[in-house]
Amino acid sequence: MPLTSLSTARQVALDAIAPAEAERVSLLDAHGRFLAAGVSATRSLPGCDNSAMDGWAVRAEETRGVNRDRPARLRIVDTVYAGALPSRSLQPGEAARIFTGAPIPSGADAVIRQEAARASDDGLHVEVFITVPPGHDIRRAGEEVTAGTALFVPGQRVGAAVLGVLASMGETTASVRPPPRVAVLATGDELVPPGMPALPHQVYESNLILVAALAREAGADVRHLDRARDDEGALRDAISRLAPQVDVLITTGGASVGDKDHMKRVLAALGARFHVDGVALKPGKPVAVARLGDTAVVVLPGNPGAATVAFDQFARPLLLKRQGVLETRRRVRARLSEARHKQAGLTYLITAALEYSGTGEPLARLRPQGAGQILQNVHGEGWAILPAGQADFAEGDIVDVELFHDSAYVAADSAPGAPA
Ligand SMILES: Nc1nc2c(c(=O)[nH]1)N[C@H]1C(S)=C(S)[C@@H](COP(=O)(O)OP(=O)(O)OC[C@H]3O[C@@H](n4cnc5c(N)ncnc54)[C@H](O)[C@@H]3O)O[C@H]1N2
Ligand code: MOO
Repeated sequence: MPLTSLSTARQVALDAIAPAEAERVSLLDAHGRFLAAGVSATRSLPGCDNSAMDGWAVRAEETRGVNRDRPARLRIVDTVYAGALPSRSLQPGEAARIFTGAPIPSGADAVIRQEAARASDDGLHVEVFITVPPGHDIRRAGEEVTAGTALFVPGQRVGAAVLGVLASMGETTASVRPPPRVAVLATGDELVPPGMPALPHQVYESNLILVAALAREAGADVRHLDRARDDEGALRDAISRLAPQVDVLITTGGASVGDKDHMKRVLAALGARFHVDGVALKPGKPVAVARLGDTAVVVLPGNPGAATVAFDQFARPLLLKRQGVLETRRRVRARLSEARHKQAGLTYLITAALEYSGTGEPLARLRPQGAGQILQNVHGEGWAILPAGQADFAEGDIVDVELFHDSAYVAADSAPGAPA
């Protein structure tokens, strides 16, 4: 049976999880999450006509034809600070001292910045040196937002700017979905925890920290990092203990066909239902996505390079969907810096560093690729996508590069099993 294509597998995998119930949390706790409900403006911004400058509120018509030699001389009748209200309306021949953000007195229709005016020593009069049109240096009520305007749709990522807008509406909380609870389970008898002595035939266990950090980058609350021996009983115990405690269980290792690759078998024996089992993807071919009770399970290959790609393509979308969103990464077209041969029938995702020089497409320098290698993950801006249907690529061939840090998010349909 041919392996499932990457795009089909990604669609099917999403059925393993549904968005969590929304919760209301304080604005700072909402930082980095995604809005579960749309937000409309509950007030206009600004809330009233106010001054854009420190200076003088005047009637614009009284500045007509004035200059330094022939200033307008106005009587000072009020001082208005931000947060205070004017004590009276402005009559002809009058000016009010005003400060940035303070409400404009009725009768006034322009502001003169204080650099363009001079108050008399006795503080009774001000001379205005410039001619201004009505509305000058006034921020109009509702000029940025009028009450009732839709500000954000569900799925909006809550970054610093969004939080600022919510606070400016007087909000103290936002409706978001909780971070998915995650456990990561690594298996492999060759693995030794960092900090312990390791012989050359042993391998330092590095996937737990790698996957935990990737999960956090996808918004997860990583609660458990565990290791189990390559032994069916040990795996069964670990999975049965961890799965009920989390929304997503991510395993690494033991995913392939070797004698000690028990992961999928144990999951199936525990009653897991597989949505995806093996994908036409390299690295990451043995990846699987299953559902065990209420828990989504992502089985990553043990090879760190393969675990990284498989996490990115399968665990990350699941974690994001649990938070209510689907992610689309921006793709750019780039020229390959060197020829490549690959296996036909598999989509290759290879870390690419982009070099922009002059005009046209950037150059994509592909990292040396090996599923077991780990350094390839470190430097690069995105995945160069070498499509399944092609085996040979020449230097200069155009490929798509999916950027790691340029994403758009839309709300996922909250119905479980809805197509992505
Ligand atoms: N006959 C076949 N052999 C293999 C196939 C195949 O189709 N037929 N698939 C290959 C592919 S593709 C991959 S990817 C690997 C994945 O194998 P496993 O998931 O079973 O991974 P392991 O055998 O457990 O480990 C592979 C490799 O990675 C190292 N490793 C594992 N876990 C960790 C960890 N937590 N930290 C650091 N390094 C880890 C492990 O020592 C091995 O070197 O299978 C191919 N084989
Ligand atoms: O997924 Mo394996 O070779 O693709 O590492």
